[in-house]
Amino acid sequence: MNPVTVQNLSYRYPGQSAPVLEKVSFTLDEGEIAGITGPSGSGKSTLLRLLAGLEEPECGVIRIGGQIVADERRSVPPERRGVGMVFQDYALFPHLRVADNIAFGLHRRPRRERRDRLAQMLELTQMTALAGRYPHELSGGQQQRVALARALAPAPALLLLDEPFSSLDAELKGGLREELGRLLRQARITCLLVSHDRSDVRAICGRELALGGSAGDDDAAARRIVDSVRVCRGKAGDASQQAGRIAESSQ
Ligand SMILES: Nc1ncnc2c1ncn2[C@@H]1O[C@H](COP(=O)(O)OP(=O)(O)OP(=O)(O)O)[C@@H](O)[C@H]1O
Repeated sequence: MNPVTVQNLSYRYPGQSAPVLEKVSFTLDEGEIAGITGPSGSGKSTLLRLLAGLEEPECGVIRIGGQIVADERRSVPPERRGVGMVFQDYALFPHLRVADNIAFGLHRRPRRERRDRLAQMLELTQMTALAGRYPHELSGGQQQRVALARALAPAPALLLLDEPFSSLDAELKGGLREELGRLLRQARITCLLVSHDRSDVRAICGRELALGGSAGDDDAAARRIVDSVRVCRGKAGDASQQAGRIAESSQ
């Protein structure tokens, strides 16, 4: 079973004549880490927002963890989708210590489970020694790890990362990229990462989903679709099996 299936997904912002996304289709395998690339305005963040449940599709079907979370009749609210999201600026709670930031999504779990899961996440992200600090007492890379731990703590079926390196300088980004890739593979999590920088995708992801079209283009609606897949990591021989078109154009 594919943990994530997107079929013929279209979306248009209220009051806009052209859709941002049209007939986007793809699936993710269990534990797969895929990267969404595309020019500015091609709809990368919008696609993540639709998967997270922050926007409702105009048409199409989204399945996460075997459950239909959005189609023409229903839209499951974000907190019931089993999706974790890390935003560009990490969006940590400034008044909460590292441990409380990470445990935030676990408040409904029994106390013991909450404590064990928190310890696991602190260890995975190597933040145990800094568990009592506040976000402003951390470096950019440490904040990124806390954001990741917080998103992973409830064991989401899908993790969404929106430009996770955008606020980091080039030197820090190099090391963190490797570290993030290692953490994601270690946690065996299905993940979709958005980046405008294809070298991020090459460093971390097994597959690239390229969104076409550009802002202000009259014909954009017909081209703003996921139009290619390319293997950029993984074992030799994978490429020919996985490469190919994953969505047909709307013509
Ligand atoms: N709330 C909104 N209302 C109307 N249009 C919007 C809204 N948010 C985004 N858009 C438009 O939708 C299109 C896609 O935006 P989106 O942020 O998904 O693109 P993106 O590929 O993530 O861009 P970037 O790489 O610049 O972050 C853009 O043309 C943008 O102007």
